[in-house]
Amino acid sequence: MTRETSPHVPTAPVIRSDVPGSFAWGVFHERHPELVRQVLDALPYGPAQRAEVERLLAESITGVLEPPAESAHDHAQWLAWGEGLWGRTWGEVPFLWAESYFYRRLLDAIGYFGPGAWQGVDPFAPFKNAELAGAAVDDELAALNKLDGLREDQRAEVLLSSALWGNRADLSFRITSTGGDLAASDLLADDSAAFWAEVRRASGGRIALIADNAGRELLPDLVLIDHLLAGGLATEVVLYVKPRPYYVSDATTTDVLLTVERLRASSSGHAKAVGRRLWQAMNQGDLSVRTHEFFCAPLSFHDMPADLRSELAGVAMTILKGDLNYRRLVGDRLWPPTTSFGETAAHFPSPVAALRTLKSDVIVGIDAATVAALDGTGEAWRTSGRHAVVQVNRAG
Ligand SMILES: O=P(O)(O)OC[C@H]1O[C@](O)(CO)[C@@H](O)[C@@H]1O
Repeated sequence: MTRETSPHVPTAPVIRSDVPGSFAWGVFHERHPELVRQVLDALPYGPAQRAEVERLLAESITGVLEPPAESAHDHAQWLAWGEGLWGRTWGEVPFLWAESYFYRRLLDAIGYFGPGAWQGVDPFAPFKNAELAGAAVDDELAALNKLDGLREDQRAEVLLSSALWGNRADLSFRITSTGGDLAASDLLADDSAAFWAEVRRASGGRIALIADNAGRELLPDLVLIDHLLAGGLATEVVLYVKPRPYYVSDATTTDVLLTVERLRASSSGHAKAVGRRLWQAMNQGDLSVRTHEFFCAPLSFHDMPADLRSELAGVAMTILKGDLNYRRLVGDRLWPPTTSFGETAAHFPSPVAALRTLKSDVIVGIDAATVAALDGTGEAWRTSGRHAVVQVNRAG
């Protein structure tokens, strides 16, 4: 995959994880040690795998970046992506790059790339599957029956809101978060009306949804997709997922299939009907699940390769889910929060709607009064996961 030259010239400082006390620093120094402990407890890995995982953790905190082994299938690709970075500490390279490489190396350490018996075994499957099988999902499936009694506009509002707040239910995030209840004031930018206007404008066309997490986020994403297809708002939906396990709970094709099956097997009539329709839509090609290596690349969407760029340029609208996709959309930089969302998202090849709860320092498109009020609370509002945005950029 070649790296494209970006037409966009960002100006804000790139986020790095070498500032003690910063959110990014905490991801490497607090979150990852806890994540590694949970991963090693979740499956009976042998001594060699365990030692490799511990070695990675130590390297990422106190060592320097080492490229994948020369024999690795993606050695050349990573050598190119990391040009100029190898041999530097993990903290002094872009946070987005380092975090992505951590997940690549974690898969390597547990034998995911093989050859061997652990090839293709998803280290995060125990967490994702437990969530999907859990009582909270039962409740959410049962609650879908209430949609039947709603007017069309009310149903649309509920489905958008569920897809948005479903992003709070992220497993990686919940490792160190305490969570909380929803409040309208938690929505810092609300382009919901523009979202539906864009859907109507796209009517009859192809809509892309770039997924984030499996389980309790993918579930409402799929229900929203069913709404778009069943209501004739889209003739075709392309659901983009990760090509392999990533950022703990990110959805892969396997997760999509398990979620559709969970819907189909539900005792809730509405959920069952959604599951059946999605299955049929996949049979007919109205819903396709696609992926691309770039979704696990350590780069922002400015550097999207030409084939993916032209694929996304061909859709009427892209719905972009979650925090990481947002970082990749606007650039993982310390933008002044009042920076225009439209300007930072203008490079994206289609009109784009970001549905994101805030779990990292990056944020744009917030008015000055809101920023001042949030700063005044003393709360870590950019990273707590409590707040969210619906932001739309029409140009594409
Ligand atoms: O699942 P989401 O919404 O993309 O959130 C993932 C986020 O979690 C972190 O990996 C750690 O909090 C962030 O760096 C990242 O952006």
